[in-house]
Amino acid sequence: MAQYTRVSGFVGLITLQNPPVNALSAPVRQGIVDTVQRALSDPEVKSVVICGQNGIFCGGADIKEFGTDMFGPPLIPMIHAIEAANKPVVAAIEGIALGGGLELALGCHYRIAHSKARLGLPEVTLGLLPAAGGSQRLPRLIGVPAALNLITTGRHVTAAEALQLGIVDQVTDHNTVDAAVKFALRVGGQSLDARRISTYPCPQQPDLDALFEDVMQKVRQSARGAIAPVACVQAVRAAATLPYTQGMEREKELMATLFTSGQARALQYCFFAQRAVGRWKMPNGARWDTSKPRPVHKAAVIGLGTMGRGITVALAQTGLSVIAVESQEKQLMEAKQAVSGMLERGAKRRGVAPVLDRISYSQDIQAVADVDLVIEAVFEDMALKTKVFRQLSAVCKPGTLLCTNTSALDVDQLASETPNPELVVGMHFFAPAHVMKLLEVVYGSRSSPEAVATAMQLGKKMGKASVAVGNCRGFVGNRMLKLYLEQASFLLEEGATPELVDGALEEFGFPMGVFRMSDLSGLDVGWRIRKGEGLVEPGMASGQSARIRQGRRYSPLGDLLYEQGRFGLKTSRGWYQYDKPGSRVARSDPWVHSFLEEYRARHGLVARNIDHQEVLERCLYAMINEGFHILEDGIAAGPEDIDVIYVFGFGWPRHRGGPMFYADMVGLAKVMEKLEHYHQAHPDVPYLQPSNLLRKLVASGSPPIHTWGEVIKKLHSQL
Ligand SMILES: CCCCCCC/C=C/C(=O)SCCNC(=O)CCNC(=O)[C@H](O)C(C)(C)COP(=O)(O)OP(=O)(O)OC[C@H]1O[C@@H](n2cnc3c(N)ncnc32)[C@H](O)[C@@H]1OP(=O)(O)O
Repeated sequence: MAQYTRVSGFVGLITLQNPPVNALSAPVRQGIVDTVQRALSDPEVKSVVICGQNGIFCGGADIKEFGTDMFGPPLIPMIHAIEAANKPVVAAIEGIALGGGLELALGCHYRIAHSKARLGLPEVTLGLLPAAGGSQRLPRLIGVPAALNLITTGRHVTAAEALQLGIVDQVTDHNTVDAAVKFALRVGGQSLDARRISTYPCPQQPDLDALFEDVMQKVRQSARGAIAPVACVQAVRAAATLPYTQGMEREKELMATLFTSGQARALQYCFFAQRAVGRWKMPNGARWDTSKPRPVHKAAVIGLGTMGRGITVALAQTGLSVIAVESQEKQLMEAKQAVSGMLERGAKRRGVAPVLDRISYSQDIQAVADVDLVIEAVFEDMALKTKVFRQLSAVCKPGTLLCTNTSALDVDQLASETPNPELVVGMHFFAPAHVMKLLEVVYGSRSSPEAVATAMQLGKKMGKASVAVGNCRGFVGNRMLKLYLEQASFLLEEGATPELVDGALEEFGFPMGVFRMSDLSGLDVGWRIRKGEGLVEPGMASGQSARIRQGRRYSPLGDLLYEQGRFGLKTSRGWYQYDKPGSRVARSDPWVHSFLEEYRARHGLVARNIDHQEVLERCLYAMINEGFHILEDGIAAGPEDIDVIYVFGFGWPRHRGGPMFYADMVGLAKVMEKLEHYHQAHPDVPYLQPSNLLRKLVASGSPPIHTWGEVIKKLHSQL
């Protein structure tokens, strides 16, 4: 709703009231329509101020209303009525003015913002465009290039940048509503002819066609198949080339396509999934709202390889004091330099001072005696990690949380090496740890709710999407990834090339296909993991038996490339060739093609034609099926957890919602039928057999994703 009061004698003050972000729900829109009318018809009122309660102007349209039968007054006529008013209307922007919130402000005649406010049109991130006139008013106000930048990226700007761009008229450090009321009193009675943005011509731009062509090309490239950014460019083009009324028609047409699209559904699902994972729960009943995190002021990182360095940077940038420990002197020196470099580059990018003095370095593990939390990031070897955990238990003050950055090892086993297993949790970062936005917080069977709450809170402070998951080999992300990688290798054995597989996955929307990703992370990394699992057999026998390990189909292709010293980018040879070590430009390598042909001949495999659809179905459905096993096992609390992990940690295209959402979109019956088909064709790959949960869901009529929890609960109660 919206509250109306008269202040300072002549100003009608309208306050939006819809916590937590004053979203423009139907009652709020109705409230605005009614109160604006009241202010305009009151002869005592000379001007109007619109603000939001609790220091927040408006978070935009109510996203929860999308996909429902929307009722109440529509936004566009409401904003037009404000712009057409014959009394000045001033927006007092505190906190945020986002999406429809900023569009409402653009309909006002003046905008005054608090210096800490953030403004933006983030609709594109929800698969939409600013369709309450934002795509037509913003370019008219700030020019085409700046509007394109804001609308196609959805980025938020500070009040200072908004002032510089001309979005707001004034910025204040003081009470914004008071400043707006004063301003409103001053402009009461003045002509509004020059204040209605819809009447502005779009600022002239030399070579408009070339500008739009260039922007469209860049947007298409970075969108990776997402349609909203492209529609945003088209809408701004309409603003630049058409009269306002026709531009609004175009905005409406484009929005109509986006509004009901699967991509918009996926992106809005992601928005809520990202927030839902914060409300974590464990199978033993512990949950986010009943578990109190401990304060963490000082942390330590043990082991300064790639991961340890990134974690150190992430912690320091969060404001913590960090003790970084590395026993090897040379490695310590190199790490110190690398960490300082990362901090300096990060600070330069953000325009702040680097926080080098927050970190102290040591070769001696005794240095961590008084920290609140330790993150162990030594080499992925259980014996070594066990030794470190025993040392930490002896050195650290009572109550220190002991976290491991293992990507796959058993958190319970590590916990059992310590006198206080309740203080042990996994904090699985993704490389580079100071950049990647995902953290898997792995609870063991004895981890205390407090320990989990602390790791989750720290993850949030570090700006990570933090997901609490149970303990199993590879947790959620890597457990699913393993099958994806395996299917990709099997496809090579059967006749595909790395280019074909990667092409299909990149066309789907992944930033890079599986083989380019493997070259980037290093073939030696995967080899070491498989070796640890007892899968690698050096040398090369031929025939069927060489491709069976531990009783099921195995592809030794990655091992064979490793044995050739082809580690990927770092050796400039892997699944592709690179001009020099570290170069990112992957070129096809005829050597790999001949190697694959020889390999197939040696194993009596006949290459067949494989198309993009098979690549996607084999790689993605295998992974999705494992996702259903994970839900069945209670390792992830819900499909949102898996989807957030894949979107934030594995490059799953956000506009496709995550693997479990994708399965829901494709249709569970179709996914099951395809899995059955591929399992029949490849009976030596047991994981292609549809999981119990998938079968149960299909048998229950494929209920929508937000109701899977009930089927999972039923399944658990039957066990
Ligand atoms: C044919 C129809 C035509 C319609 C015309 C459409 C034109 C306009 C479109 C829009 O305006 S789309 C919405 C644009 N706005 C946004 O994208 C903002 C989204 N929100 C955020 O970015 C953040 O929530 C925030 C506002 C920056 C606040 O962040 P903070 O970290 O402080 O809190 P959160 O945990 O994110 O949010 C708290 C709580 O509020 C819910 N929420 C936030 N924004 C909205 C919203 N616009 N609508 C509904 N609900 C919203 C959020 O989900 C959280 O609740 P829970 O999920 O935890 O219950």
